[in-house]
Amino acid sequence: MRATNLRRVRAQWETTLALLKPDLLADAARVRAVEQEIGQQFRVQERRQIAWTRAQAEAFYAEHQGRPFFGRLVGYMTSGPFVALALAGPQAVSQWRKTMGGTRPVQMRVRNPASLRARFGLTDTRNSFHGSDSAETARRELAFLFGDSKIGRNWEHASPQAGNLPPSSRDTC
Ligand SMILES: Nc1ncnc2c1ncn2[C@@H]1O[C@H](COP(=O)(O)OP(=O)(O)OP(=O)(O)O)[C@@H](O)[C@H]1O
Repeated sequence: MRATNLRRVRAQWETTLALLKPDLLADAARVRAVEQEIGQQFRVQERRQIAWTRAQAEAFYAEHQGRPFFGRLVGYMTSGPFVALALAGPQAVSQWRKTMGGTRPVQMRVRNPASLRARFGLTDTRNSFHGSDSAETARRELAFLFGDSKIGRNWEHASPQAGNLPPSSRDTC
């Protein structure tokens, strides 16, 4: 690769947060298959299996508070363990969103059948995956989930909003 192209690729290199949600974690073979696919597309910088308290799930999804599905979402995300991954690669934020597909699995089965949500998702709530929606959101969410690791502290320092997260959420994730 020529030096200018290499510089361009490096400039677009990002890290994003992916969650493999509790419905997927219930099936170890599916988790293995999904992680193998992910490994072909991204560099996995961090991996952690987590079980949230209600307060942690509510803090992570605070932007959805008051929406009709909020209670269902929090119940789902506290129903069992999930896996958090820090995925790195060129334009990782948008690439992971593309790989995962849109929110609604049934709609994705028609519009984007190759997407992960089309193949593994169950319902609009139990849609098996999460992906940060922007580079700024990724920094905040990575700090939330990995703030106690070396790499997580770097994201935390890069994010002006990370300091607003409740300390308990970071300590016990
Ligand atoms: N209309 C809905 N009905 C039920 N659950 C929903 C609905 N919209 C969103 N959710 C749940 O809330 C999560 C967060 O909603 P958001 O709108 O941020 O979706 P997303 O950007 O597709 O997914 P995510 O943020 O998890 O990557 C969704 O992934 C899904 O689990």
